[in-house]
Amino acid sequence: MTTRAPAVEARQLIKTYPPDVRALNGLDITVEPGTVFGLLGPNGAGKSTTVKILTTLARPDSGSAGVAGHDVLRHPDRVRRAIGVVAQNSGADPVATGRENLQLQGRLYGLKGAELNRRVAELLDRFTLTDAAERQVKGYSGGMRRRLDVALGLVHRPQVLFLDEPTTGLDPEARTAMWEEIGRLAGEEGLTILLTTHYLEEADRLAERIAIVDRGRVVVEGTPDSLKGELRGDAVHVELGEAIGEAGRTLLTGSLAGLPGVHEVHLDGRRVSVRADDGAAAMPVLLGALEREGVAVASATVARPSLDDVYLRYAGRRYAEAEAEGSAPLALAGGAR
Ligand SMILES: Nc1ncnc2c1ncn2[C@@H]1O[C@H](COP(=O)(O)OP(=O)(O)OP(=O)(O)O)[C@@H](O)[C@H]1O
Repeated sequence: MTTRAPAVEARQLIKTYPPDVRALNGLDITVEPGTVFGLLGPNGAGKSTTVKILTTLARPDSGSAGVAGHDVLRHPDRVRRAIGVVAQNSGADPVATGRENLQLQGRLYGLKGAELNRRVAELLDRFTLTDAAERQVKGYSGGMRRRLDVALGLVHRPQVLFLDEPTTGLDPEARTAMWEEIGRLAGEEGLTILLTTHYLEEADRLAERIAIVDRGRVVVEGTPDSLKGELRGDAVHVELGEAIGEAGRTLLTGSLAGLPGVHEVHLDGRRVSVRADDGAAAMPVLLGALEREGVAVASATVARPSLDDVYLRYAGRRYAEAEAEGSAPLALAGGAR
């Protein structure tokens, strides 16, 4: 039996931006060939920096990385030939037509004549852009532009496709269409896809394996189901009538944590999240305790753990909190967590 080399392998990547922003703090990932791998994390977590290093656009301070069997530092040219990159910002020329964009991209990769025309027609068809092929890209909808971006990344039949935030800025309908498209791509031609996203649902739906990135490193990695499955019991979320101050929060967290069958109490503004062995049994206990503490409750839900709960468990804060913090870089002076 032959073991195939990973399609992407990054070891202990460190990257610092001047003066002291540690964008990557020892990031490790391994992506098996022919799979869809999701790098999931809030804004500023280090996803784009990882993609820049893997696609040879940036150099790490230290660490190593290989893509399609080639070392990104020693053989960047080989890596570039083996990959397709769909960056966050469209690379298409807005005043050229869809077809012209694809033809130009194909020529850059050495395709010409009938072979080029065939490949372009195939991609236009594949991404339902044939009817719009002779129109300038500036008139395309957001979804059409994104589909053209992906087609551009595939012209030269790469082994590994990097999709950086593939659905950011798309409306829900275009996002769903793009998800279907990515799902179909993944099943074809042994293509490996590494996508970055800050949408929990996107990672859950598309990626066979995900790595949750927080503050420049991977805090946990696995299949979405295995990560959710590792969390015992149910996730109970209670929305309070009003936000609780710092002092009250510590007291309330302490008293809820002592309740039978209740674990991992987390209070964030008006939201209480706990994990419970049996959510239905814990709910009246929890609501009773809140009532005794004189805290009004607006709503309460019990659910199977979601990736949001996985994030909370491993990153120590709710995903929405991390997103709201925005790019909260890990300042070197503050020390690593
Ligand atoms: N060129 C740069 N100069 C200085 N700091 C940078 C630069 N690029 C990124 N950073 C910082 O490095 C950290 C990681 O950024 P990165 O773009 O990799 O995160 P991300 O997870 O991709 O977030 P986003 O989804 O917002 O792109 C952030 O704190 C960011 O502000």
